[in-house]
Amino acid sequence: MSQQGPADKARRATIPAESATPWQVIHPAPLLALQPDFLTAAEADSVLHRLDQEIDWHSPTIQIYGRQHKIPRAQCWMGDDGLAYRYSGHSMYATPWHPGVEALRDRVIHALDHANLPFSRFNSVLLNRYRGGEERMGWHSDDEVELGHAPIVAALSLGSERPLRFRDRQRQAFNVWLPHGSLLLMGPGAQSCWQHALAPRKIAGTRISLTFRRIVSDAA
Ligand SMILES: O=C(O)CCC(=O)C(=O)O
Ligand SMILES: [Fe+2]
Repeated sequence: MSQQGPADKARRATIPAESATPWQVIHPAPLLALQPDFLTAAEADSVLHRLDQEIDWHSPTIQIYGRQHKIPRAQCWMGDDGLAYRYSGHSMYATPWHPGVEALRDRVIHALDHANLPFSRFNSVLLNRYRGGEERMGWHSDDEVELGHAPIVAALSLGSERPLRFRDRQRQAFNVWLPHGSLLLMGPGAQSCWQHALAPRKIAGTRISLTFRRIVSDAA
């Protein structure tokens, strides 16, 4: 069962209350905000199908406490020419932008800019694909040095609705459910305030997420 914390209740609020913005504030500072209908259902269906088919998905092996493990999902790191990024001890070189993903990136930047929300000139994205509820991502913060101080991360979700779980330093946790076609903004300070994880769940179906970031210094 999802744990309902104060942030779950707050997710009904809008920013700002008087305007017709489609954004819901989950937490005001650091800002966590969700646009549940960023893509229409038809758009989200088509993008899900296209990315599932066309992306060069990989499940690399990583070393955890000296043992080799295949990551329990598939991923693809995409971005501007020549960008490199360290992730779980691996140097990853960005593959060139898929035109559909590039168009989504521009829409994400525009939507954040338009709503006066914090945004970056995102120059990279990590695509994650979870084939069923046992595929997952463990606790982490997106706080690699390459992302600079107080990075902004925007996460587009497609497919099976699953909760992203957040926890603070006191281990207080809450879930943010991410509907098909939704966009979650993790604003400045969110990565140092919380860790997040996509826990295994008895939820069938494929889910793809695109987490847009800006690399400010190259790890190459
Ligand atoms: O799949 C998700 O929604 C989370 C992905 C994530 O945390 C990441 O790419 O860093
Ligand atoms: Fe993350």
